[in-house]
Amino acid sequence: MTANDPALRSFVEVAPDSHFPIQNLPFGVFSTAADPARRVGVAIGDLVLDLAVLERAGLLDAGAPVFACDSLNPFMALGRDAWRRTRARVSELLRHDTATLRDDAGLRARALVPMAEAVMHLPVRIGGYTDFYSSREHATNVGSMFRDPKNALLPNWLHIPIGYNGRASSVVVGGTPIRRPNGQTKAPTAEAPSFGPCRKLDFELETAFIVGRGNALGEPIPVGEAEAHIFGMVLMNDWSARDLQQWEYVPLGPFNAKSFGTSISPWVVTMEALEPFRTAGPVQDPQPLPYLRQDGPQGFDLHLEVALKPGGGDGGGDDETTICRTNFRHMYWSMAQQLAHHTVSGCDTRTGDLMGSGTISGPEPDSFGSLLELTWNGQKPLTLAGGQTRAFLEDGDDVVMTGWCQGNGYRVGFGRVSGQVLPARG
Ligand SMILES: O=C(O)/C=C/C(=O)CC(=O)CC(=O)O
Ligand SMILES: [Ca+2]
Ligand SMILES: [Mg+2]
Repeated sequence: MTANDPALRSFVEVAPDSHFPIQNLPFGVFSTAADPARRVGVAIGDLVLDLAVLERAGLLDAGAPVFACDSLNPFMALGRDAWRRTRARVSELLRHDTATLRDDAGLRARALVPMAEAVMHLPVRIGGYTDFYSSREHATNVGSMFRDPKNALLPNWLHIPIGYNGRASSVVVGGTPIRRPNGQTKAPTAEAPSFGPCRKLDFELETAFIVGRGNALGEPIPVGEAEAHIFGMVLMNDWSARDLQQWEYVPLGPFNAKSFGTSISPWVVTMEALEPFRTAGPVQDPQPLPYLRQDGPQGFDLHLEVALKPGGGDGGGDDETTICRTNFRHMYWSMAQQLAHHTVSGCDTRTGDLMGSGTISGPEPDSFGSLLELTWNGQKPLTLAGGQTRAFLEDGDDVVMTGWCQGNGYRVGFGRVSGQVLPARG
């Protein structure tokens, strides 16, 4: 039996709609009130398995001591064989028919922590953050609104996985509030720019992959080898200030409009756990240049949702309204192509680098991954369950993203990434 076998069962009770069955085993960094030291854990059902405890007990050996650690970086740096061996061993220890942990009440009490008691931290030390732009639907929508509806897709888009170097310092773990930025804006009709709080605050639904092992400066990663460098994926909200963005980003790209906060989910789902959900992506026509060419299915059937929970400011209730349902399989450029393109110049990448997919929009109007698109730049406000309307985000609003791959009777999921909007500094 492999660690992905749908028939595998754990002695830990796992509900069918849980994101964390034994087929998933995502990695994260947590602490508890009783033990504030940060360490590596794996999610299983409603529990967190403390890998530092297992390592100390001699039950888990990744090749070096890497789990009593405040980030996944030392573990990721060991490479794909170590990731796979560790996941297989954790799977074995959690199986319903393995007695080691199941029948040792003392060890279970030390190694299994209720998720409700775990404080989740940023799982990786992020040295570099790159954001791609790989949804054809998203690029077409924004091009139609901000540029020319007749030539919405720019001429380079079908040839290059377009991206920009983002800001790593402001990446935060889900649950961290996000403060509305102040900045410069200029309405097309205004004579001069003005300074003040962003009035078009938006989210961007993205996933991101994490580089497990990088490449040396000057040594590009060939597209066929790229997946061996990728440790896993997270959900990501690339918060965006649309009014700041429109004024500042010509010609060098986003700067303050996207650097004030980026939220990622605390659990990193391994590429190995996602493998059963591999599926064909869109046909690439024209054929990409040889350094980007790949065979076989390159997409993943990953269902994604965004919910908005309005704040108290406008007298609304606190119901969540799902405002977007989409799927990662719509993405035009694959993660391997993104990484091959990123390094083809000789640029190096490092353990812990974060690579955003770009906003994930699908073909249907309710599958767009940003308010900019869902409300068509504020022209068509959304009505929420409590009756409130939204063109862009208001102070107090909570944006919640979730996503999962549906197996036969189980889900391989990412949990949630949320963030509440705080008022701008006065
Ligand atoms: O097309 C534009 O002018 C702007 C696009 C974005 O703001 C999106 C961006 O950050 C990349 C992405 O998320 O796809
Ligand atoms: Ca983005
Ligand atoms: Mg951002």
